[in-house]
Amino acid sequence: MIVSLEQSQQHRRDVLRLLLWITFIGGCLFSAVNVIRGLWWLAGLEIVYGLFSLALIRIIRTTAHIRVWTLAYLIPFFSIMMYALYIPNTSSSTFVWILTIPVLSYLLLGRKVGFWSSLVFVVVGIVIYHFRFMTGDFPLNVATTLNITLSSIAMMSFAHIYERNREMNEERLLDLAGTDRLTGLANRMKLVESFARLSALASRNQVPLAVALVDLDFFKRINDQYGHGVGDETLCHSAELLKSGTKTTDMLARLGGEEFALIMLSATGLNAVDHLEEIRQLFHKHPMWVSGQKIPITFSAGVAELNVDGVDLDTLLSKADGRLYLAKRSGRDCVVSVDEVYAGS
Ligand SMILES: Nc1nc2c(ncn2[C@@H]2O[C@H](COP(=O)(O)OP(=O)(O)OP(=O)(O)O)[C@@H](O)[C@H]2O)c(=O)[nH]1
Repeated sequence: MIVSLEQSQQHRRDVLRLLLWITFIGGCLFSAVNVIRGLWWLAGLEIVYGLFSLALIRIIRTTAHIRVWTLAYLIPFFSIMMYALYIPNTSSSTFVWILTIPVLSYLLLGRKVGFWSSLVFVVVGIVIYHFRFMTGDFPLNVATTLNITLSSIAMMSFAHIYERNREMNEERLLDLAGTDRLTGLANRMKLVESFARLSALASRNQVPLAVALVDLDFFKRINDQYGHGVGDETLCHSAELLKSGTKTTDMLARLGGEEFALIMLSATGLNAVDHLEEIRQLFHKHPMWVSGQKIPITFSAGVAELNVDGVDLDTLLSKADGRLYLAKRSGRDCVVSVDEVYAGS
């Protein structure tokens, strides 16, 4: 089964879902308290926002636009905090909520948007707080200002560092998950991701796209005769040759064993055959050398074309595999497209 490498936004959905429940429950509770205190506008805002959060819990489960909905939730959420801090009769302890802004912004919006969202709302929160509550005499008022400013900067910095490290680790893990450890080429999962991107690009620009399966010939013999270590070296050597014959717009991956796949953008099946022929010649020119002994390496390949042989990767690989089998049966060291054999010398 082919598994996609696409990184999910699952952790953001989880944080947002929890936050929405807290907002719904908190909205109902605060609204009741503020009705008793006669703060009708704030009570109304809180209950409407609580109900909005309840509706969002259903939406975020399935939406593909999680970031848009997150912004639609967070901006009013932070604005209500500012309003609660601004209006008379609310407690100075409301400021505690301002400290949640950096954490929520970074967790839900990522580093860049999180930074700007934190900066804007925290600064506005501190300014409002300053005018409403910092009425003590000097130097007490300065100490209070320092307290809330430094605690806000600390929260923002921690959130920033956490999110930066999380993003870097995520990138590193995705990179590792998409890389074949022996050859350093992309692996099957990365191939799936790239196919989705390249086939969409091909459709948008109305250009052809070809997929090739390349399989080294008699590789087992190399393993048996020279050992697994030389087998591994042969795989790396072949990967380098394939890479050097591949355009930057193409995508080369090792599927496993001695099998490689190549996605060629702007190539028909016939273009792909020509291209693979060039690579095949490259293999002839550059055999492996082990302790002064020459080990010739050849490959067989099968080619399939997008929209001619199929529209999804599974179908194209299966078509290419059928043709690869034909190439093997036709004596190896050749390329097959459209069920015809292009034999080499
Ligand atoms: N050294 C090494 N060998 C591997 C690796 N993965 C798979 N193999 C070996 O690759 C060999 C593949 O053998 P076969 O499937 O018979 O293929 P072949 O000998 O190339 O024969 P044809 O494909 O029919 O030309 C097996 O001996 C596997 O053990 C690897 O990562 N390193």
